[in-house]
Formats: sequence, C-alpha cells, structure tokens
Amino acid sequence: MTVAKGLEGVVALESQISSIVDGVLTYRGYDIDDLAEHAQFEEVTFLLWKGRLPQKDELDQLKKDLDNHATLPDVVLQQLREYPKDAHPMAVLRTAVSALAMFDQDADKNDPEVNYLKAVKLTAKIPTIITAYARLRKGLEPVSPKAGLGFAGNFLYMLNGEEPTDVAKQALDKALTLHADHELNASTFAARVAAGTLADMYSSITAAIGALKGPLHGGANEAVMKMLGEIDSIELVESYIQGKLDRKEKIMGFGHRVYKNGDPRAKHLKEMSRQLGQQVGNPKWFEMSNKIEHLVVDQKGLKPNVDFYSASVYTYLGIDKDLFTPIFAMSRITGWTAHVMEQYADNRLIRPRAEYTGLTNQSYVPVDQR
Ligand SMILES: CC(=O)SCCNC(=O)CCNC(=O)[C@H](O)C(C)(C)COP(=O)(O)OP(=O)(O)OC[C@H]1O[C@@H](n2cnc3c(N)ncnc32)[C@H](O)[C@@H]1OP(=O)(O)O
Ligand SMILES: O=C([O-])CC(=O)C(=O)O
Repeated sequence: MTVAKGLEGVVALESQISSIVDGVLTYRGYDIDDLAEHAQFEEVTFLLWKGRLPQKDELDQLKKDLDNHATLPDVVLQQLREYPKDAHPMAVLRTAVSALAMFDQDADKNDPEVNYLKAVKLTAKIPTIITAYARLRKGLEPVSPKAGLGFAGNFLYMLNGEEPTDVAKQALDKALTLHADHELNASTFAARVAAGTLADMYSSITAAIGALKGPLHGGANEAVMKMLGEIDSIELVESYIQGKLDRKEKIMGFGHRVYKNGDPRAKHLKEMSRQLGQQVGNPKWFEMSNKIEHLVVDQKGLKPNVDFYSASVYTYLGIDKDLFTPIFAMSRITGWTAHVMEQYADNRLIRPRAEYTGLTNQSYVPVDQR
C-alpha cells in the first residue's frame, strides 16, 4: 500500500458542487470572481443546493424560508444562557447545532425534501445561535431575528441590536459568498464521511463544525487576528514575522493544500479590507496585513489564503475575533449541506485503509506478570 499522507492528491469522490481547476474556483460552473462581484449570498445558497441560479420568486421564497426558520427552539436558547461565558463560540455552535437535532422530529428521516428543509433550518438558525451567545456572554439579551433584512443584514442586526449600514451588510454578504463552498476541504470531507454512514444531517454538520474549528482550517482566521493584535504596529511587523520564520513557525493565513499560486478569494478580501480600513479611518490592520503578505511571499513564496484578509475585514466590521470561525461556518453550512445531500443521493460508505506500522507478534501477559 502507498500512503498519501494527509490524503494529498487523492481523489476520493465525484462532486458537481464546486471545483478548483488550475487555481480557478467555481461554484456549479460559475467563477467565484463573477459571483463575488454580482450575486447575493442567498442566490449562491440556492445555486449550491439546487445546481442553478434562482428565479426571482424562488429567491424571494428562499429568503422568506430563511427568515421563517431563524428562531431557535426555547430549550436551545435556554441552553445557550447556561453555557459558560468563556466557552469558545465554535464549541457553543457545535453543541447547539447538535442539540437542534433533538427538536426536529424529522432529524432522522432521510428523504430528499426533508433533507432540503433541514438544510434551510440549519442555515437559518446558525446566525441566531452565534449572535445570541455573543450577546449573552456580554450580559446582553439576545435580539430576535428580523425578517426582510437579508441573511447578512439579519446577522449584523442580531449581533449589534441595530440595523447595519449598507456598506457593512454588503461586505459581509460578499465574505459569505467567498466562503460558501470549497470542494473537498477538511470540514466538508468530515461531513461527507458522517453522511456516508447514513447518519443524519445534524450529525454530519456537527462533525463538520468540529473539523472547521482547527487552526489549520477555519480556525486560522481567528489566529490571524491574534497575530495582528500581538504585533499591533506596522513598525514591528518585520521583526515579528522574521522571528517566526527563523523559528520555523507557521504564519497563519498563508499556504494551501490545493492553491500553490494563490487563493482566488484572497484578492477580494484584500480589497475589502483596504476599502473598509479607509472607510473607518483606521488603515492599520490592512497595512500590517499587506506588509506581512509581502514578507511571506518574498521569503517563503507562500500566498495568503481566504483566512488571511478575512480577519481584518471582520475586525473592521466590529466583530470579535472568536466569532470569525463561526461566521465561516455560517457561510459554509450551505456548502456542507449541499455536499451531504449529494452524498445521500449516491451513497457509498467512505472507508479508506491504513497501513499498519505498529508492533507485531505480541503475546498476552497477565497483568500481575507485566
Ligand atoms: C479555509 C482554510 O482552511 S485555508 C487554510 C487555513 N490554514 C492556515 O492558514 C494555517 C497555515 N497554513 C498551513 O498550516 C498549511 O499551509 C496548510 C494546512 C493550509 C496546508 O498544509 P499542507 O498542504 O499539508 O502543507 P505543508 O504543511 O506540508 O506545507 C508545505 C511546506 O510549506 C510550509 N508552510 C506551509 N504553510 C506555511 C505557513 N503558513 N507558514 C510557514 N510555512 C508554511 C511547511 O512548513 C512546509 O515546509 P517544509 O516542506 O519545509 O516542511
Ligand atoms: O480547501 C481547503 O483545504 C481549505 C479551504 O480553503 C476552504 O475550506 O475554504
């Protein structure tokens, strides 16, 4: 057996949802650059789930459905009140999403229409979970979802208790589009492995949230902001980054398993970071990030990935850094659920092999003789 460590280069399944070919990312055949410039996140959601862009009435219906399903079951909201105030929001999200299964009487019904409804429900409720906990831990009451604001707008409204500016809403909407799906990334693979056992969608999404949390995957956006906060001044960027490189430490937000010449999503987030920095009159985080990018490209030839500039974008939107990965999940839920439905539609258990490299020919010795 040959081992592809980390499954690098292994093609594990066929998918019609998104592709990365020669560094170009497409969702259902649409270039991410085109979608990022023109599509609303709800259109992208429909595209991922249904395989085509929605008609106007279909888009309106999806928005209504997302509004209608945004409220949490009372018990789940009550549980959020009881979680420790210093829990990581990804742990909260993972736990609350898992709990939702017990309040959906169809959780274990594996039928395409019911699964579609579960995808809608999960997508609708995740922003409510994130924002309710974000407020509760600060001693504030959760803000109930408000219909008609759009997915990104409603998130910012529930987080801050006031309707967002168009600039903030559009920036978040674009960031959500850029994060919505990404072929067979680690969290999507985790979701598909769980779905491949015919476990229910809530189980698959709980597995995906767990995988996204790690700093080598979605957790990198929070780690980037921690790094920017530690450096805290443009003058200190060079010595900080040089020190890390000399110690052979990773610079978070750089490198990628698939993109070796740059992540096509990063340029959009970079431009958003530049513009938002100017608009809020504090270009520091953008300028520091830009300097880090030049140093890491020059010294290591590594380019920023989607997590690098999203950190300063979310900071400019006034969002706490430990909510960055939950926001990633709030977008990627659309891709995860699309993949779970695709897995169910043509399922085969996902079960690779391992090459055994442990001890052999051991003989049992009773415990009192060891
Ligand atoms: C949404 C996402 O998940 S995007 C990725 C988010 N994760 C990060 O930003 C974390 C930082 N980046 C990394 O850890 C990696 O680049 C990963 C996990 C993204 C990809 O990992 P792999 O494909 O396994 O690449 P691998 O870790 O083997 O890297 C190849 C070489 O580049 C180096 N390298 C890779 N990324 C970095 C980095 N961010 N900083 C410094 N060196 C790096 C490795 O140390 C390795 O060097 P070596 O050959 O001398 O040992
Ligand atoms: O594809 C990957 O390995 C990670 C990534 O960029 C994503 O999930 O968006």
